[in-house]
Amino acid sequence: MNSSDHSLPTDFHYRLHATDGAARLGEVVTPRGVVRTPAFMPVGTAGTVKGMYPGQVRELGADILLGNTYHLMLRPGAERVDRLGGLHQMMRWPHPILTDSGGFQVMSLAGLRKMSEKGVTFRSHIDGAYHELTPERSIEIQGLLGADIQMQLDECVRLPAPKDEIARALRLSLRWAERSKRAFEAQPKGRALFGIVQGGDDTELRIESARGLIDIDFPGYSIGGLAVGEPQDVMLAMLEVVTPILPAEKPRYLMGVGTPDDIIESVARGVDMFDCVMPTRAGRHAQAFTRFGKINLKNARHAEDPRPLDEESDCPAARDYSRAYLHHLVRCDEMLGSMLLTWVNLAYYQSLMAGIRAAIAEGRFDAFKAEVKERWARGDI
Ligand SMILES: Cc1ccc(CCc2c3nc[nH]c3cc3c(=O)[nH]c(N)nc23)cc1
Repeated sequence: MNSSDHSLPTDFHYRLHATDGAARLGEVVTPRGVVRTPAFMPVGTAGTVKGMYPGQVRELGADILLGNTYHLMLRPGAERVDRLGGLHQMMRWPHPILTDSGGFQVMSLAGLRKMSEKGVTFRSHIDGAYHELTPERSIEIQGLLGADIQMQLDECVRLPAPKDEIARALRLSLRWAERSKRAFEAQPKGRALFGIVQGGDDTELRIESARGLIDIDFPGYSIGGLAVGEPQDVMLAMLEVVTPILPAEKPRYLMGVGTPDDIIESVARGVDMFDCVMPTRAGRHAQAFTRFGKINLKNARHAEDPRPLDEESDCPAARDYSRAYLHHLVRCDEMLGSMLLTWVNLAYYQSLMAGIRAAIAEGRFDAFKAEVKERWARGDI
């Protein structure tokens, strides 16, 4: 998009349209387009939402995709993506893209990791080559990819963890937040850098982390260090500590969350943006998310069931294909099986978000939440 195009604003900002309890209806405005919140952001790890065409993802209602700094820096390489015109151009997704800083993926995927004040060095899980990720290099990579919303480099501690370990990691992450923000100043206007709240499952450490980030000041705040194995009630308790402290006029992004139930409960506690590999990964593992709950199509009970997953769905994959056919495809490990179920799952997640946004707009979020949870509980799928 060239700067003379005045159709879109050049600066990043959040607009709060309505609240219903702690639930918020809003928009994140970026130079590449508007993200309606609460938003679910499909994960496009290696520059693709696996099994989906970008136009298809857009049609489902996704306003923004996630790209993965760790994967893309290893292959095809950030400088190569830049030479190819950036991630939007390369993957034909002209709408907003958010990238993570890569540290989380290093800790979960790379070999021989060494963490220091400077950053993290590691060996690629692809070819064993050595790489270094510092706050400065992570921002440089995200800039080369062309991400509209970028993340600071942080250290996420798996839970449960000792309090002193959680404290050390959050304080390192605050120092990296400063360095990330300084490095980010070199980037074109209109892009946004989010700070990431850490602090594990400890109330006072969560407060320390949130206050430290607010002092540095960011256009948006991610809530990290969750969805790392803790029970849902611990995650929700940490949201109740953190969201009231974060500025109301800026977006909150809960990283890595989650199931439909996680999402609806987190919206109820003031979260605006979500990402999760769940719908795409489950689709490749024969799992279908529907408004009746989850169905595993590998199960023999579907072998001759002529019904579609959901005849009222406006998603062709959920409405026009029999469970028997989907069962057959997954049993034969046919590509179309993964493609159709990924389509079903992303369609469901986006329809859930659209339902949440409409309910907040009409002041009936609590009733909507009860309805949706009751429908899942009833099952009979
Ligand atoms: C492409 C892409 C995939 C995944 C993510 C989020 C990955 C992710 C978490 N996922 C679950 N829990 C998570 C916590 C953190 C965290 O504390 N910090 C960061 N930087 N990322 C997290 C971002 C982008």
